[in-house]
Formats: sequence, C-alpha cells, structure tokens
Amino acid sequence: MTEPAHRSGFACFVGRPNAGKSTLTNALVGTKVAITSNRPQTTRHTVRGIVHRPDAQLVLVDTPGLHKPRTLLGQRLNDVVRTTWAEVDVIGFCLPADQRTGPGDRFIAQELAHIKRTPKVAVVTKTDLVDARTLAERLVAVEALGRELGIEWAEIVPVSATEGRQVGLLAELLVPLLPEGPPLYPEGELTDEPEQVMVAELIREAALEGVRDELPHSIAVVVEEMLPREDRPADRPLLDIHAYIYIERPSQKGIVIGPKGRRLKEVGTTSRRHIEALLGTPVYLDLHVKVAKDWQRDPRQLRRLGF
Ligand SMILES: Nc1nc2c(ncn2[C@@H]2O[C@H](COP(=O)(O)OP(=O)(O)OP(=O)(O)O)[C@@H](O)[C@H]2O)c(=O)[nH]1
Repeated sequence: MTEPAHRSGFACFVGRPNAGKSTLTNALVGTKVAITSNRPQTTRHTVRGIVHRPDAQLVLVDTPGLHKPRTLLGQRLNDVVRTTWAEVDVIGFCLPADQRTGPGDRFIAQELAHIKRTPKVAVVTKTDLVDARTLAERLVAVEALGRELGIEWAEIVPVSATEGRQVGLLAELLVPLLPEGPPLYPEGELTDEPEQVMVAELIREAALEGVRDELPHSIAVVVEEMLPREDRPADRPLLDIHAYIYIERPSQKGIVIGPKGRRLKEVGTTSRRHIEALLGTPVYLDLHVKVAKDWQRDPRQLRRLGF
C-alpha cells in the first residue's frame, strides 16, 4: 500500500468576537501563541500557529473579528480579514454553542457566502457549556444557516477547545481539505509572527485588563528594542525589552499608570511573566507610556504602530 501524500496549507478561523477562535488555535497548536481574553477583539494581528503532523502541516492564520468599520483602524482590520479569507485553503467558521445565531454571525456568514472557492467548515465551539439537546439544536441551526445563504459546509464539527474535546477530530477533518505539498515551515516553528509583535500583544493585553470599558481600542504597544543583556553568564541570560504603551489622550495616562504608578507596575509584572513563559528566558521589561494623539485616525501613526 502506498502512503497517502503529504498535505500542507493554510486555514483561518473566523467568527464573531469571543467565538473562541484564539482558544481553538491554541488547542490545535498546543502552545499559547495567540492572545485570548474574555473580552472581544483582542486579536488584531494575524498570528499563525502551525500544526505539525507526519502526514500534514496545517498553518493557522488567526484573523481579527470582522466588524462594522467606524475608524480607519476598523477598515484596515476588515481588509485584512477579507484578504486572508481569499488566500487560505480552508475557512473554519466558529459559532459558540451557548449562543443562538445572531446578527454578528449572519453578517460574517453573508460575507463568507461570497467566497466561493474556499471550503468552509462550520465549527460549533464551547460545547462544554451546553447540554446535548441544545448542542443538537445549534448544529441544526448552523446547517439551516448554510442552506439559507447558499454555503455548503464541508463539515460541521462540534468542539470544546478548553476541554480538548473533538479538537483532534477537527484537525483530521481539516487535513484532507488541504492541497498536497511538502511542509511550508521547518518543524518546531510554532508561529512566524515576529517575536516583538507577540511581546507587544502580551503587554497590550495586560495594559487593557480591567480598563477596557474606559479605554476601548485606545491602547497600542510598540516594542522598540529586544536585546540580550551583555556580560551575562551563559547560564543566566537576561533579555532587555523596551516598550512603549501608546494612548490617545493625556487624560488617559492616569488610567494606565494608576495612583503612584501602581497599575503600570502591575501591567509590567503581569506581562513580564507572560513574555518569560513565551520566550523561555528571564526578561527585564522597561515600559513607558506615551501619548500619540488620535493614532487610530492617522495612517502614518497606524503604520508605525503595526496596523
Ligand atoms: N467554556 C469554554 N470557554 C471557551 C472555549 N473556547 C473559548 N472559550 C472562552 O471564550 C472566551 C473567548 O475566547 P477567544 O478564544 O478569546 O475568542 P476569539 O474568538 O478569539 O475572540 P476575539 O479575539 O475577540 O475575536 C474566552 O474567555 C475563552 O476562555 C471552550 O471551548 N469552552
């Protein structure tokens, strides 16, 4: 018997904010690469996780949520999403099991219906949050949504990323939808997102914690420099990271820094812990807060801030 051909390609998960895309990416890849949170719209950059298997390599592209654009930033994000959709080999449409199909899902599904060539897999996420009967109803509703909009689901798969339920099955079902080809990335590589971008995401995540309502979308982070400290013994390395937290108005400074700088200190401690876990090396983190006026509306600033 001949071995089946090796397959490789790209997949992206789409879905309304909080649908569980990042968590699913992490569960498939097995390492924390994308940023998750219990609040919507934390995933701004295209973060790839790579599933290496003997028979296939699946490159996961994690896109930001598609949403009604109100600012230049919103428009850019939507463009990124559509470009990604047209380029991948398979799209996973994530719908949370614990919520009915809403206008947000419908909006995305309508957009998806225009992308004819790419196979679409409906992934019903967070199955651990519902009973069997509700899950069955959701699966039927998802099928009906596809029929109504003229989308032919290649598969409909219920998963729980946090419990690891059916995550392996999802990978099994995605692989045959990929084209035949050799691995696209060397083994061992989890993501091709530059480390600095991931570090910036971790800092941004920590900076937003607890102040999201006051500062929605007003925080951007740029890592200026990441350098190994010189004159350190080989067994005790230290990575110096210098980063700026950008806000839009001077009045927001107080919120980020907090009384007597306590909040900023917390942000530093939390993000340093996450960065150390990500990079596997001790880190010295130097954080500064800067005002970049109306950065969301200024193309030059947006580019500088990585959007
Ligand atoms: N119980 C349960 N919770 C989940 C599961 N998957 C994700 N969640 C939770 O749902 C929330 C949103 O998950 P994310 O993975 O950040 O969702 P997302 O779709 O990437 O969200 P955005 O980045 O906002 O687009 C987080 O609090 C997760 O812990 C799951 O399988 N079961």
